[in-house]
Formats: sequence, structure tokens, C-alpha cells
Amino acid sequence: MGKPYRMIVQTGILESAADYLSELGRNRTTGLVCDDHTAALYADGLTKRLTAAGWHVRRCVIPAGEAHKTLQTTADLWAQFVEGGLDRSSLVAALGGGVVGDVSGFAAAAFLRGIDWVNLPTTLLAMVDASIGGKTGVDLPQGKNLVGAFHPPRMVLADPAALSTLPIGELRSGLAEVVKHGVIGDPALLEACAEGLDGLAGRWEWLVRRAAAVKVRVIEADPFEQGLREVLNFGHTIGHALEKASRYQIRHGEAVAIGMVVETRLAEKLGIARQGLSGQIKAILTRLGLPVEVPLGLDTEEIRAGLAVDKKRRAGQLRFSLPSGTGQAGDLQSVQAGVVIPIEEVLQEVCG
Ligand SMILES: NC(=O)c1ccc[n+]([C@@H]2O[C@H](COP(=O)([O-])OP(=O)(O)OC[C@H]3O[C@@H](n4cnc5c(N)ncnc54)[C@H](O)[C@@H]3O)[C@@H](O)[C@H]2O)c1
Ligand SMILES: O=C(O)C(=O)C[C@@H](O)[C@H](O)[C@H](O)COP(=O)(O)O
Ligand SMILES: [Zn+2]
Repeated sequence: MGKPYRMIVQTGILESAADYLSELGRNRTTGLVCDDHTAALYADGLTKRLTAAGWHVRRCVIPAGEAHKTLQTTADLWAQFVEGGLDRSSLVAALGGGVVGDVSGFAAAAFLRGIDWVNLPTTLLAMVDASIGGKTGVDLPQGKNLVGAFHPPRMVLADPAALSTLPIGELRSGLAEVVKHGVIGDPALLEACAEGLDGLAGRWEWLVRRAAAVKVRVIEADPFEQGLREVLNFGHTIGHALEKASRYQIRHGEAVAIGMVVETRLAEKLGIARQGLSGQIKAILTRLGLPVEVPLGLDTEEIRAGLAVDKKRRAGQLRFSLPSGTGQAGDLQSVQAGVVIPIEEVLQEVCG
């Protein structure tokens, strides 16, 4: 296990990020990694405050979007780190969503054989999921997240105030992972999500804390995915294949939403899930405005190719993390990992 690190969820915390980061050492250089959008929205304020606190800030901007979660973007970042004079005492600070976090963390993991980084998540998805647990990495043309490293951040500061500028489609995408965490281990999250977006107004800090807490429980028990952590992949075996087959036109959370419904139908057919569970999950996702059906027009062979490279496979067999019911508070037993299903059966369910 890496060094323990703090995650703080607090509205307005980005305003005092410099104070928190200074706990990790002073007068250091930070490579502040943002994408086009977070650079325009949040980088100036943060740079000013970090500079006032004695940090030397080198801003490194990457293009926004999953299509840029690549080795090329990582190589561009490494070049910016060198030009910016980053050394082994420097700190990479990822200011953005899951894409910025995954690429920055991976760049930090390999730069000079590994330097510290912190995560300042600005999307709901990154606050409740991507910023936690140290999975970093990039996509290859062959599939999602195929290259990466476990490299936990030194600190995570999540500021729900940043959600005020987040486009609604991105907010919905993050809610899919909240629903996933609800199924894994917190019925209160599912009840809140069943109220729809209007019912969540004014409750974002509560929601982020509660959803993040489920992931924290899982990764504390199994940081390097030796077993239990695979439950966090519920919806992802199919979700990742759909993302790739859509050339990343489907957002990660949207693909996971569809993946959770289809994978729960498979669980019902296998007798793992009680009948009606897929309908219950589908109703909550629909209420949140998330897609629940595989879009027409995706190429079956592309989906097959995406499934075939899933990282949970063993000896050529696809393994799924499937729910039996919805989680009980304090219990992480509702999703069963390692369920083997033949690819033709899966494609039949996905493509009809
Ligand atoms: N490492 C992990 O454990 C983990 C977990 C879940 C997901 N992921 C990965 O995370 C990625 C998805 O993350 P995401 O949904 O945050 O996507 P993203 O990083 O692409 O962000 C979505 C969009 O929102 C913009 N944005 C970010 N913050 C904003 C703000 N506050 N206001 C306005 N716009 C803002 C971004 O520029 C981008 O256009 C996927 O690559 C997925 O594989 C990783
Ligand atoms: O942290 C995990 O473990 C997860 O599975 C969380 C997922 O939501 C996330 O999308 C993750 O990036 C998937 O990891 P992968 O190992 O399937 O690439
Ligand atoms: Zn995910």
C-alpha cells in the first residue's frame, strides 16, 4: 500500500488549496495540469494563491476530452515538465475531471521514475470516483485504460462549488458512478438519486462525501484490485467497450449507465440478481436523464474487440462484476466479482 493520503470534500476548499498543499512542503515547483476548460475557469485564481504561498507554478495545458487521454498527451506533458524545470521535489497538481487526473497521475508516476502528485477534481465523476484510489493511465487505440499505474496522489481536495460551472451532461455522467456506489454499498445514495436532479439541488457536498465514502471503503480493503476492488467495475466491462466503439462520443458515465442495466439483465438471467433489479436501476438512471439502452448503429465487431481486451479477463474468459441486489449500508457484498460469461452470450444481450 502507498502512503496514506487525505481526501477533503468541502465547498470552497479550492480557495485555500495553497494552504493545504503547503502541508506537503514549501517553495516547491508545481506542474499545474489543466485542460482547456479548467484552465480558463480555475487556473488563474489557483495560480495566484499558490504563487502568493511561495510555490513556483508551471501551467501545463492539455486538450479537453477522452480522445486526448493518450500516450501522446502524456508525452506532451512530460515535455512540459522538463521545460518547466520540474525535478524530483516537484509536485504535479491535476486540476480537472477524470481525464486530467488519469493522465496527470500517470505522467507523474513515470516522470523521473515517479514524483508526487495531488488531485483537485472539478467534475462530479472525478470527485466521487476518479480522484480516489490511485488508478492512473491512458487509453490505447485498442481499448480503454490499457496502460497505467497505481500511483496514489498525496492529497485530494474536492470542491463541490466547482460543480456550478459543470455542463449538465457532465453532471449526469458523474451521477452514474454515484448510482454504482449506491448499488455497491449505500441505499441512501440510491434514494437520493431516485429523486432526480431537482431533488439533489443543494445536496452536492453531502452526495460527494457519501458516494466517495463507498469507494474509500472498497479501496482501503483492496488497494491494488486483488479481489474486492473489482466490484467498482460493475457496468464497466460493457461500458468501456461501448465508449470505445462510439469513438468516445458516449461519455464514460453514460456508457457505465447503459453497462449497469445490461450487466444487471445478465445477472438476472444467471440467477445472481433478483428479478426486477435491472428495472429498478434503469428507472433511477432514467430519472437522472442518463441513457439506459445501447445506441443503434454501434458496430458489433468494435464492441466485441473492446470486450476482448477487458483487463478483468483471465485465460481468455470474460469476467464480470454483477449485482445480486442493492447494497445495504455498511455492507459491500451486493456486487459479486469474477462471474465468467461467454462473449457470444454477452453480445446477444448487448446487440440483440
Ligand atoms: N482513475 C479512476 O479510478 C477513474 C474512475 C472513474 C473514471 N475514470 C476516468 O475518468 C474519465 C471521465 O472523467 P470526467 O467525467 O471527469 O471527464 P472529463 O475529465 O473529460 O471532464 C468532462 C468535461 O468537463 C470539463 N470540466 C471539468 N471540470 C469542469 C468544471 N468545473 N466546469 C466546467 N467544465 C468542467 C472538462 O474540461 C471536460 O470537457 C474517464 O476517462 C474515465 O475512464 C477514472
Ligand atoms: O477505481 C476502480 O477500481 C474502478 O474500477 C473505478 C471505475 O469507475 C473507473 O472507471 C476505473 O478507471 C476503471 O478502471 P479499469 O481498471 O477498469 O480500467
Ligand atoms: Zn468508471
